Amino acid sequence: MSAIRLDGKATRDEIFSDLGARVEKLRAEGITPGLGTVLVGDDPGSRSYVKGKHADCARIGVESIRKDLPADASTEDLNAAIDDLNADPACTGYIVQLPLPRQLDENAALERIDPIKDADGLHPINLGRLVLGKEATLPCTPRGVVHLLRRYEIPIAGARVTVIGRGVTIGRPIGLLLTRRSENATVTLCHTGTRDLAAEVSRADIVVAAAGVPHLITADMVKPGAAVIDVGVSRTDDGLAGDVAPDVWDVAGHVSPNPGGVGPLTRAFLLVNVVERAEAQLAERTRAGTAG
Ligand SMILES: Nc1nc2c(c(=O)[nH]1)N[C@@H](CN(C=O)c1ccc(C(=O)N[C@@H](CCC(=O)O)C(=O)O)cc1)CN2
Repeated sequence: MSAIRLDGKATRDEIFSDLGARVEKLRAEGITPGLGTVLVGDDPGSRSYVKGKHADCARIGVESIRKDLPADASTEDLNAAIDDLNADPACTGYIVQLPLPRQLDENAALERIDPIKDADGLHPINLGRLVLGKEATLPCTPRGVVHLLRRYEIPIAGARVTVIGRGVTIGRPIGLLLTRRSENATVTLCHTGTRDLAAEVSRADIVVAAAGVPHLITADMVKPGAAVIDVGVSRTDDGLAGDVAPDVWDVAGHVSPNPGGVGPLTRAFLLVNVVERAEAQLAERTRAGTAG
């Protein structure tokens, strides 16, 4: 058996064709969405992701604002970049690219972002609103995973989902999305303290692997027919390696490859978030105009 490939690039292209039209509409109303990025240091992965995000902006007509800081940037340097973007009217949404170098406090940086401009959905207010079931900007990778499952009509309601990894960008928030009433999945979150990872994975209808350990998930762990979403990525001497071993394709029903799966959707949903923020601005302006 060979699994059905969940094509992140084709799905991203569908999202972008709709988004381009929404950007045109906003521009016609005098609002140009603008994405800001703060990148600290020379990590090759982070550099390539940020470059890709700005290439996406050019593709759909979103303005780009870059703040690139050296690897030895201080907290004051980072705070100044964040404060600039908070104050810049051309920036309707922005992100601080993670991970940050060790001398910088990621949580403090995320908390300093104006929650209205938080394009990543990682500000404590937005994560808190998600916990409370209120409308919020949603984290990009979890949003991409849910979209990919829906796009390929993989049943989510009632499904047993095993997530591997407890990071702030994927592992923790994805459980919050998948356990909303609108998704209704049952989620188990595994991490380095999990006693029997194979047993947890083998129970799952959907596996979301976000550990960053090359080929951690192997065919013998996976329930036949399960959907396996490979989110973790490692840069090895042989190139990029996902968390999912190649033999999983022989057992699973669906697999999202890595690269070419969730990564392009992470970028797509970043721009969806930026456009949604700009649309909210327009709605607010219209409301204020009508009220006045
Ligand atoms: N502030 C944030 N930092 C990080 C996030 C995030 O959502 N917000 N997620 C990851 C990295 N990431 C986004 O920034 C990201 C990861 C992967 C891709 C992607 O398009 N991958 C391609 C392969 C690209 C390559 O060849 O290097 C793919 O999977 O096909 C985009 C963005 C950590 N940091």
